[in-house]
Amino acid sequence: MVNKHYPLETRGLSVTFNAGGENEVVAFSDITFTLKADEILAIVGPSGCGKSTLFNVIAGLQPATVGEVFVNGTRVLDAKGQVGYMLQKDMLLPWRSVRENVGLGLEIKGVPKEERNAVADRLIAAYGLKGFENSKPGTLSGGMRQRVAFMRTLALDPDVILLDEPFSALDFQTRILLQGEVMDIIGKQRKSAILVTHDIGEAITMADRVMILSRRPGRVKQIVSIDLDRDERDPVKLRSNTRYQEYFQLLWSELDI
Ligand SMILES: Nc1ncnc2c1ncn2[C@@H]1O[C@H](COP(=O)(O)OP(=O)(O)OP(=O)(O)O)[C@@H](O)[C@H]1O
Repeated sequence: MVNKHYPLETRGLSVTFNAGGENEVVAFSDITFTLKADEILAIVGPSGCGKSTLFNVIAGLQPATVGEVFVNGTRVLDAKGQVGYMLQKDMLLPWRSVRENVGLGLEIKGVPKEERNAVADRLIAAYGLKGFENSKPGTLSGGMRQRVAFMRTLALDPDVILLDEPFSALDFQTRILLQGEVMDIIGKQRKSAILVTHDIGEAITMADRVMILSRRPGRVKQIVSIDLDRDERDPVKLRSNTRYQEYFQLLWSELDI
């Protein structure tokens, strides 16, 4: 029986590229985990262990060779609109305004212009870009563009948000600012999220649990609960917190780098 309680659940996921061929690659194998309601789960692992491929499978962009992904108890391919994702590259359309970019997913869904503009303007105002509704992405900073990309994800009101290294192209200050903002928005909007990251510090700062994958073929090595309150997760103060340092050492020693 599938537990409908979980926003997202994977069962025995494996992906093999070129199966049976000379260039067969098992990207990851037998990955089973649950994402709980209102939780941020981070996935970390050595380069090439299959994180991006796993992300694509969880997002329903690519089928697993073996196993299933369920979103609120429904197979992910039948759960359109319940999973939103945001990538490292913001993928904004340069010829469209901020408002039109935020409303893009709604437009694809066939939501009328007035309605989608209202949703876009509400998000733009709520998340600090009021006055930039008609600006083109090329005139914005990297951090502002990622904010727009995040609003575009939120506009569809998905239950589960997938974040694939969303801050890695940003400078350090913007990155820590956005980590806090995105964490707060996910918390306030009562979403659940999966964060794929190379950055252990980011995983500890943002996640309730961190799933460590082994070297390729990626398998779940360990899932570590990060027992820190929101007010302890200030990215600057956190660095000098001894518990942060302990988590960092634990995760670092478990990563097969
Ligand atoms: N389309 C494909 N065809 C064949 N092999 C592939 C394909 N896509 C990925 N792979 C291989 O699968 C393995 C996992 O790749 P993936 O990009 O998912 O890893 P990753 O953990 O995200 O890597 P990184 O941390 O470096 O971004 C790699 O060995 C990669 O070469």
